Amino acid sequence: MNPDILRERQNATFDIEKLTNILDGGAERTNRRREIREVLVLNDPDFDYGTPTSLPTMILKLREYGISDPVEINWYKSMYWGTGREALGLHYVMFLPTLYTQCDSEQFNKWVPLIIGTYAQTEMGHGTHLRGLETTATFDPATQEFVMHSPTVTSIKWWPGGRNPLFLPLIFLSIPLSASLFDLFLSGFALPTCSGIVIGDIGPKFGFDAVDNGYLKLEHVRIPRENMLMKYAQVKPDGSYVKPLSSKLTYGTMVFIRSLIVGNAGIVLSQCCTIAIRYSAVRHQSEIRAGEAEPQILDYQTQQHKLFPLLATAYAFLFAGQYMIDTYNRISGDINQGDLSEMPELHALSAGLKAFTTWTANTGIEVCRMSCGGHGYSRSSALPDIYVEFTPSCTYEGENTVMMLQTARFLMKSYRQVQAGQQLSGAVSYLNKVHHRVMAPQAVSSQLDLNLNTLVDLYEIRAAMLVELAAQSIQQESARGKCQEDSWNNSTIDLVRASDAHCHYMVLKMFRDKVDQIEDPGVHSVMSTLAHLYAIHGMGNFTGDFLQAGVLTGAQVPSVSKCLKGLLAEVRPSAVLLVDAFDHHDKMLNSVLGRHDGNVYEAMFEWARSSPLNRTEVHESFHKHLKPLQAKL
Ligand SMILES: CC(C)(COP(=O)(O)OP(=O)(O)OC[C@H]1O[C@@H](n2cnc3c(N)ncnc32)[C@H](O)[C@@H]1OP(=O)(O)O)[C@@H](O)C(=O)NCCC(=O)NCCSC(=O)/C=C/CC(=O)O
Ligand SMILES: Cc1cc2nc3c(=O)[nH]c(=O)nc-3n(C[C@H](O)[C@H](O)[C@H](O)COP(=O)(O)OP(=O)(O)OC[C@H]3O[C@@H](n4cnc5c(N)ncnc54)[C@H](O)[C@@H]3O)c2cc1C
Repeated sequence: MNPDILRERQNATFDIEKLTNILDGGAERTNRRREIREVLVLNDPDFDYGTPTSLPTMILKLREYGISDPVEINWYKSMYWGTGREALGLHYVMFLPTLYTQCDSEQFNKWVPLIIGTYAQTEMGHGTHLRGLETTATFDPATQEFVMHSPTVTSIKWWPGGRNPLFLPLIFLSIPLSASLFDLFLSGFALPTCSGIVIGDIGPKFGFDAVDNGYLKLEHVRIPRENMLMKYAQVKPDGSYVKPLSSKLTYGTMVFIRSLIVGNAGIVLSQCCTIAIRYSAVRHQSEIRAGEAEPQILDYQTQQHKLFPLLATAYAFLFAGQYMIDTYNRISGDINQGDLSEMPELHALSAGLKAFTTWTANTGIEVCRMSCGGHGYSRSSALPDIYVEFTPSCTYEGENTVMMLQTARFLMKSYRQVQAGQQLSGAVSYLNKVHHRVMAPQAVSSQLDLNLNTLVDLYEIRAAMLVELAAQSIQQESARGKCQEDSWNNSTIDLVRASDAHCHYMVLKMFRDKVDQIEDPGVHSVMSTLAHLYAIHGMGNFTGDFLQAGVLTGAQVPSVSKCLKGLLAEVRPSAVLLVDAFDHHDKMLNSVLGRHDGNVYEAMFEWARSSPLNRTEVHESFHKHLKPLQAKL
């Protein structure tokens, strides 16, 4: 083991295993996760890491091992595929959940065990605006079929992931049967026998290469009436239409995947922090004091400033992900029972946190890559591949700006309810005080109060202020004679800013609440330091907001920076231990820089030597191209 990394692991001030257990949701979950990883994947003779693993093998293995719990399936898959994207991930995260939530019982029993499918909602002309989808579904009572048709070039289904050119069970959304409704159809096309279908691949992408994203053009294709997913809405044989309790129930799968993405952003950021911080512990470069040995780059304050706030953010997002999934499970359970009362809040929370966490993680991955210098740009670091696979999450499953505006819609509605004298509950209950809170400079002490609870309050006041400013912008636009829609559009910068601040407050609050639950003193102390760092770093990035909200004075601004530097120094001794607690296996990270043993250089040389380009001492291209050319000179 590299001596630097060995030294970093001495004198731990907290029990790493206990922190890993907290991340997993308990010691038993940690043990089960490791059993799946070590026994069922790494020690499986059928599993040969590094060769393209086959999906059928994985599916048969899941059945052989009786793994059906979604979290355990995810543990198995993440070990099986590493940091790469799996070919049919969409089957698990969109196709199956849609069948689970939108099929009636007969359809469920008929289809769920049998098929692998994709989710074809987006069209060439519309991905965000679902009410603009153009694919039509026309019911023919005479034949009890729907006639599916792509009337325009922009209505061609575009992007469905995992589109298998041979067999295409798919769920797609089509033109509403009435103004605001969409219906999901399951249609298994066995291609050669099905005329009227034009299918293909949309071509090379920025990345996401394991997934073949396709297109599908329908020319009056007929499918049985029974293929409409009829849990919430039905078309009867006579063509009559039974409306769902809410037209937004059809959007349920997107809410589910957005809820999952929050935690995934934390996982991806934790992977990158593991790579960059371990590498920064073994990389020596330049000098701090002339004539002395080159220091570990992790001892540079700027390197700590790049990486430690991201380390804190990774923990924050992992805890936010746990909260989001718990909230999703609770509210979707109520929805299943017909209680839709919290559906708007679930949508607003999942949409905002999906955007907030993916935007932050997306930037963070690049900071981690660049903090590793040239070797960060090598594929051996795994960081370029992680970035390329993660970055589309800012676009798909709800384009981030649009998602932030959906959250803003909920915040404005809540603000209007407070103005009308209503008492709010839930995530927006802080708006109840917005009227009674004096927005003038708060009587804050000359010394910045660093208590975590105080910091949460300051973020709450910041969010409330920005919600009020956005509402006032809309009111001012209306007062200038703008219609409601234009008043909204002319305030969308403020609305996104308000949603971002709301999400930032929510994430810090979840982090603080999680820290409060930690009983082990050592783990509590180090997590409290990280939560402080997360809060103070955000205050440094958005100082203007806190000044404008009157919760920070100009005289206190220097103490924010001073406090930040102190927290970076406080985290330094525990940095490697904190990434060890994420418990990412070398085989899954697949990063020469992020190895647990820190033996980066030896591994990098081996990695380079194993390149196909180095199979022969002299590359064949010399003999094929250069030597003949030289002979002619
Ligand atoms: C942007 C959306 C949400 C707009 O939907 P729309 O029907 O136009 O609603 P409005 O904006 O007019 O709002 C009306 C009303 O409905 C509420 N609402 C909207 N969505 C939901 C929801 N999911 N749950 C509950 N309530 C909802 C909204 O809050 C309003 O309520 P009011 O009380 O304020 O009136 C919609 O068009 C949308 O979701 N667009 C994004 C499409 C998307 O996510 N596509 C993903 C395709 S699959 C994919 O990307 C796969 C990627 C690969 C992979 O994941 O591997
Ligand atoms: C890798 C990848 C995989 C995908 N897989 C699938 C799949 O399997 N199945 C599927 O159905 N789809 C899939 N998609 C499509 C994806 O869901 C859409 O691309 C996404 O929903 C964004 O929609 P859009 O492309 O129409 O972007 P647009 O909405 O056209 O976005 C373009 C710009 O317009 C802005 N904009 C749009 N509306 C508003 C508004 N109301 N207010 C302010 N600004 C606005 C956006 O902020 C953005 O800046 C995939 C996409 C990618 C990149």
